[in-house]
Amino acid sequence: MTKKILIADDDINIIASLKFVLADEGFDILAVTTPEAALESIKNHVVDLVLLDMNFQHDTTSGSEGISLVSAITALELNIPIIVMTGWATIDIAVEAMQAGAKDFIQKPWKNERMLSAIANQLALAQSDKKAQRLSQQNHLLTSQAHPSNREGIIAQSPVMQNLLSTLDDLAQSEMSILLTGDNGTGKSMLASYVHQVSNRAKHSFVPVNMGAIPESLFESEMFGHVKGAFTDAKENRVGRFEMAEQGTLFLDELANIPIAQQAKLLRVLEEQKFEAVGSSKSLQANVRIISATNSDLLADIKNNQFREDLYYRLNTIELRVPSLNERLEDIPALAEHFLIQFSSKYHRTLPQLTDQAVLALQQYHWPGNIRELSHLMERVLFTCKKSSIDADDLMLKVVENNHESLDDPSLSLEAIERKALIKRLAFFRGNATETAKSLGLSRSGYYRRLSKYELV
Ligand SMILES: Nc1ncnc2c1ncn2[C@@H]1O[C@H](COP(=O)(O)OP(=O)(O)OP(=O)(O)O)[C@@H](O)[C@H]1O
Repeated sequence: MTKKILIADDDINIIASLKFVLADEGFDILAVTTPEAALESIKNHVVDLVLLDMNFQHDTTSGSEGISLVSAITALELNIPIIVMTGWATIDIAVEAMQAGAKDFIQKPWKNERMLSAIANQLALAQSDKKAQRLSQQNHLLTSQAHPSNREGIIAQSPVMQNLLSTLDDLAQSEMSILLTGDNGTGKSMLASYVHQVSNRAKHSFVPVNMGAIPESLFESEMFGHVKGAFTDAKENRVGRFEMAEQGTLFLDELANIPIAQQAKLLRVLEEQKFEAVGSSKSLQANVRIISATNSDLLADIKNNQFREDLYYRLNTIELRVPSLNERLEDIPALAEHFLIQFSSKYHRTLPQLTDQAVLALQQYHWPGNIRELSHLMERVLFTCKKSSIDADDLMLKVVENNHESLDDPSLSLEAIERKALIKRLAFFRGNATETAKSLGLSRSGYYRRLSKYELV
């Protein structure tokens, strides 16, 4: 596309000779002779670059008119590169113009070659800035579509989730590496994104990487990028995840799946905060905040030599467990309703109501797939149940020997049995603390002591 250059100079002879050179290079030219007209043109046209004289008529040597105009154009935040020109080229004026927002400086009388190369450089830089900005905005949009950026989209009525969220709010303001543990589908990815979005890094990218999905041979290229020709398939330069997440947050999901040989490479980058793209010797800065997640028992993996202890300690400055759904029964009714609202709006269906029996059935189910499973169930039931209210039978929950009922498993310790009994009773009373404590013959403090002991709050 033809690039439009605005020339602002009070000397019409200069304008004429610039027009002559630039039109020959295929640029579209707009020319004005006053600072006011320059601002007006920028507001009314799509201008790609400004060539600006530093001295307009009244005050011909100080450059102050030019500097005011540079500041005024910069304040519009249109990211239009400005190249300033003056016949009174002093270092002071050049420095002042650059500080006010100009990108380059040319002395009159100019050499055409120098002028054209300055213009070409600034146009190329502006284009890549625009591209980077667009990508960052797209990333931001995708992240915020996939994950809520405030607590509104996060259902957390249970005390255990309320506590977790306020801890995350606090931690978000720090730079600490956070390790989120918990079963599949408990919301680890969503919470990682939430931390990013409420942190000081929110303006930059949140870059998730599923460590289980990267083939071992591509690990370095995927994480650190590669330069063209680094290996047979490297047909062009590639930016890695660390670079994409620069100044933002890198989310290492399924952490336990990093092959042991690659763990050392990751550790080195985290320690030195520097990395090199494959095939390049140039070190790049790694200013990223790391959040990782796993459903694996990393301490057991360390014992089995499948996970490096030093990497584990580097990543878990703080470790938080996201509770399974059957440990936060108070959240189930609100989550079920949240998904019903979401899917009925997505599929343009009338919003059905869950009966009390259906809610009870949901709270008694063991949810091996956690919130993801609940979301899938609500999506399915919207299509299979044609009534305005959803009853327990409509849910078609598979009655399996679940972890609430398998109390006679001979491998269970007394504590494990007590924990499961507590969860089962809580489900029966739909999360009502007073009734649960009373039915178990516990005082309120005894009840809460046990909840805390079994990490149920
Ligand atoms: N508290 C919540 N409120 C609303 N939606 C939630 C909540 N927690 C999780 N979800 C939704 O449940 C689904 C599963 O969550 P997510 O992918 O974050 O889980 P995960 O623990 O990262 O899973 P995995 O371990 O399988 O990667 C997502 O669609 C997420 O938006």
